[in-house]
Amino acid sequence: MTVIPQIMTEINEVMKLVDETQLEKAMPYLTKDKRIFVIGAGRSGFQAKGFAMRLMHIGYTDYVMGETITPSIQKGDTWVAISGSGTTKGIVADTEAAKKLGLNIVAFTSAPESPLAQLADQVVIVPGATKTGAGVKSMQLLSTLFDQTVHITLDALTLMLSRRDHTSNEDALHEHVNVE
Ligand SMILES: O=C([C@H](O)CO)[C@H](O)[C@H](O)COP(=O)(O)O
Repeated sequence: MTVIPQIMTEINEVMKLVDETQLEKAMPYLTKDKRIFVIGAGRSGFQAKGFAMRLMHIGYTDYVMGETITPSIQKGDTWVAISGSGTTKGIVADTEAAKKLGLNIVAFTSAPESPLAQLADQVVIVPGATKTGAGVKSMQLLSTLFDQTVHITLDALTLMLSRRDHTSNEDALHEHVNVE
């Protein structure tokens, strides 16, 4: 039995529900004069790292929380938290700390009523199935559908930012690691 067509159907179903105006409202928090800190646990952390890499490619100053060279966060910085469930303890606790320190919070989650969503200055709802049962139902394991669709959503946001900033593919390639 094939599975890929059904996976593609699931991804399409979720992506139709992602509201691009939420991405537009997140864009003012993502500018070259701000420092951006991204955070996520497990596979959500992988999506956060992928987004952080693209931000670097399009000329932003950004850091991944938990990396050894990540500096202290300061008032006015932007905090991007990714959590399908919106309830992962470490992510919620660190986001609370960031908010107390005066950072602007952008959250990507499947769960609009979650603690993480409530902390956000701008939330982007990506309603893929999660390990806690939030979002569009899926035949795939755990939060796979959220992981897939938040990845596409973050790539869409990167494209929107690059167009706003007039950053070309050549500009991005210039920033990409040149020894690999
Ligand atoms: O790694 C994960 C797990 O495999 C479920 O698919 C999750 O991304 C991790 O547990 C973090 O969960 P969320 O904060 O709910 O995204």
